[in-house]
Amino acid sequence: MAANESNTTQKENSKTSTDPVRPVANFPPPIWDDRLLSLTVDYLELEAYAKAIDEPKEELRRLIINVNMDSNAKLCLINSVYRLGLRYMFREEIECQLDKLFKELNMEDYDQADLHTVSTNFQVFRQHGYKLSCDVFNKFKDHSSGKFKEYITADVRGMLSFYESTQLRIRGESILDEAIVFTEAHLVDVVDTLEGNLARQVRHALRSYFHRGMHIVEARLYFSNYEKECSTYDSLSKLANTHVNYLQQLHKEELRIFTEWIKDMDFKTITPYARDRTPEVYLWAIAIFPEPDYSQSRIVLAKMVQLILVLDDIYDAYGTIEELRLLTSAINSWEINVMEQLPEYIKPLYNILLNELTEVEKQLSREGRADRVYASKQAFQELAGGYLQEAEWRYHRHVPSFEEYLRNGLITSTYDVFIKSSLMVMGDIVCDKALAWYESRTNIEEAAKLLGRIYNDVTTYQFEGERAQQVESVHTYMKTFGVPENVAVNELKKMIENNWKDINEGCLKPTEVSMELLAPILNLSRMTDTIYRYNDRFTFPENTIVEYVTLLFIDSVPKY
Ligand SMILES: CC(C)=CCC/C(C)=C/CC/C(C)=C/COP(=O)(O)OP(=O)(O)O
Repeated sequence: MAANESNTTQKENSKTSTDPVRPVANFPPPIWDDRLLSLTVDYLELEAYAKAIDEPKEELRRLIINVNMDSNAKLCLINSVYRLGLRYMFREEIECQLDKLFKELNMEDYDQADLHTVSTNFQVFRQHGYKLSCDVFNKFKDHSSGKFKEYITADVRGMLSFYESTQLRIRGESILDEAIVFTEAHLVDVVDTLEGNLARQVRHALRSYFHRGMHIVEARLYFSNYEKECSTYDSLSKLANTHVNYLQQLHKEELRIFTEWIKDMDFKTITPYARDRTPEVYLWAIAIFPEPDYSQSRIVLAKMVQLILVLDDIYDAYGTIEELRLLTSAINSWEINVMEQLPEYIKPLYNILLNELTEVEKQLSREGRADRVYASKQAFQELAGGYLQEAEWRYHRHVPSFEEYLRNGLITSTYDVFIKSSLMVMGDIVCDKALAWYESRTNIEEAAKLLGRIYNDVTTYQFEGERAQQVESVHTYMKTFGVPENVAVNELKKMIENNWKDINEGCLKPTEVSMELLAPILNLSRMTDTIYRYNDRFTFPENTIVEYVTLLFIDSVPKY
């Protein structure tokens, strides 16, 4: 979000005639502050949880590969494993089971199946990249009237699963476009008449789509809202419970380390103009890599997000155009000795940027992968260039065309820094082929970047108002297509839906890289949806994000 007024204002003030008057951003103060430093982690408990995972994990593995299990029961089990965030433990087994089930699939099998079964099957296959046709839902439609059959509305559980299935749709699946309107209206109608877990499930689904949600939060809520599904198998509930407790301890420890780094770097003093959002920044890292193995990666990624954040607040708000030109040229040269040319207040920040990437480089060179840092540096350089371009447009009072704005918006979405920094710390699975694929401007990557840019703008343009000087999606769209604001906003919202459809399509087999390598793109898009669906929950974290931080780091879960 841009700050109060143009970053280019050079007015006289009371001190000297040349001191720039800097805009006051008025960002809301941080919510957590030093409370996070006092988070305590019980290391013995952490170790005990890690050990306690083994036994139920092996039991569950045997269940997943059990040849005697009915196929619908198997798909329900895989659905729960996925929704609980446990898939990473059984990647190969699940892939092998789904491959077999998908090959053996006969569309007639669905003739007798109810809405909940069909929807669960659809979700499980699609979530794992198998393109089960949306025609499986045709039988729930009366083709003479073109409407969905009335009897399905009596099945709330089925309607809920159908609603969640629609989130996996791709372009051209009109039955699912219609289903979202139909199921949502119905669920809204009945939600207040429901009780118990079903009421909680529907209420939550109406607020946050599972597929577009932050996976670890969704997993935690699935664990509490879907008790019946989680307790079908003893090993599943035991593993889920232990895993939730284990992750909580682990993430708490990482957040403590990250908070200490923020304090050691003294961001409060060196970047007083920037948003102070420590746990909120950390949530982005957990969203991208929720699995325990990525513990160190999350800390590095969170540092990169913090650097993006302060750069954004300099370019959008605090820096003058001359300072921004100097900063961009320094970032482009990536040399510590150009620091002298920078304004005093930017020097410590520039130092941190270079140092942190040098640190990662040293660490990765021990593993023979130092070259992975290059792509991340380059992404920071491009981001600085993209931010400067926006600042120049504002300085020259120039509103670019929508196309021109979006071309630059692919860069200022910040996704490239997120993705390249994620790849940098994902270890051996990031082979040269994967890096080349990421460099090849794929549809899914472009859709995700557009999703980020447009979602952020549609949600924040009213706060930005005057300050952004119409250099955002809504006003550039209005200017280019000569339409009023409400039309522009509606069209942009349609583009967001289409971006989601393209992201879903990009996750369907055959994919050129594994699902694990696609995860940063999908998870980044999910976090964007979580943050920007209703308002800018990052800048104004007082409701939902406070709940998320409390749920993930503070609320305890009774031990199994
Ligand atoms: C799609 C998108 C921008 C995602 C942001 C991801 C993220 C949390 C990055 C770090 C902080 C940041 C730059 C937030 C956006 O600020 P802003 O609302 O001021 O962004 P803007 O200046 O680009 O409009």
